[in-house]
Amino acid sequence: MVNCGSGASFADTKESIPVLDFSLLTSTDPHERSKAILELAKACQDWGFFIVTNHEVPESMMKGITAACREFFELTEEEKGEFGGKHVLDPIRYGTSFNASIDKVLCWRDYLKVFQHPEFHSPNNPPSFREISLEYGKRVRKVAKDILRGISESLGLEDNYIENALNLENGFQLLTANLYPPCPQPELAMGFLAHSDHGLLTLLIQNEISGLQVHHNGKWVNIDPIPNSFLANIGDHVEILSNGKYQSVLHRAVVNNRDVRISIAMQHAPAWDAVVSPASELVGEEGNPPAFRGMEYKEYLELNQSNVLDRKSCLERVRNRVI
Ligand SMILES: O=C(O)CCC(=O)C(=O)O
Ligand SMILES: [Fe+2]
Repeated sequence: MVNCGSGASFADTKESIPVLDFSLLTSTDPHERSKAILELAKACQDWGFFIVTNHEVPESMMKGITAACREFFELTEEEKGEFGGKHVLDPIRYGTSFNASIDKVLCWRDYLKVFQHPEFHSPNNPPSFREISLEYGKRVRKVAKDILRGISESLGLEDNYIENALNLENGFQLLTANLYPPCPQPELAMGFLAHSDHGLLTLLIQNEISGLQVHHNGKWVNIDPIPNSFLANIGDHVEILSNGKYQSVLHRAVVNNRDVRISIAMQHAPAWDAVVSPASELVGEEGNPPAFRGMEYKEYLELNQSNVLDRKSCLERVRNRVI
């Protein structure tokens, strides 16, 4: 790994990120559910990020996948090198930084990306990885599906709008494990440059070490890990589908000189062949034209993964210009 020398400032502000009680969102009591949906709408509009509690994924499973990812990173470079493929759509990919062949600055990060759905893939080593990631992937997908139903409803659409329009039965689920080793000069390096996520909804877990920062009201806010919860954020495809009502949010990871940090992001996205454009119900004749042009999700994914990571530049490519 190479010091990326980003020279970024570590601005800080103490504001509390919204918390979504998943058990209320999935409650059979209509009053509780509609209250949770209102809170979800507010979280999507104000922050684009929220913490999810009471989500039913066992803590042992969250610890298990974290340990399995850590074991993967502890393999020899030769063992991991098997997955050092160059193509951005290789189903298992290990590497450094974001896209080391074109990155202008390299980040203090190693990653493992594994396609989980609709086709499941897993490295064979460590041996426990396959079983743990298969089960974890399924459980997290269910949480994501319920949150996306809530998001559909919060936009005034049918609750199954997103899953039907974007064919989530064949939806893409991508596990990204990020490893940030201690960095001798953390003030000169960045773990993960500011970016938005390309999919619909990311559910992230992390070990007990802080490092994630979310851009909120013009400032970087530190988000400390809360055990046994997910950190959720909406991605570019919710911004496209909602015609900009909900916006994907910039986030980044900073590094420290003491502890290894691990985060595991599970992105949930449309089926590769789904063409995503603003929901016609959310586009008006006057004053609210479609803000984005339609694009096949796979094309967007390729664009996103094969270019330099640069804030929300990928989304800008599909934005309709106001003439
Ligand atoms: O390490 C983190 O907390 C951020 C990871 C992230 O943003 C990603 O994998 O997309
Ligand atoms: Fe991200």
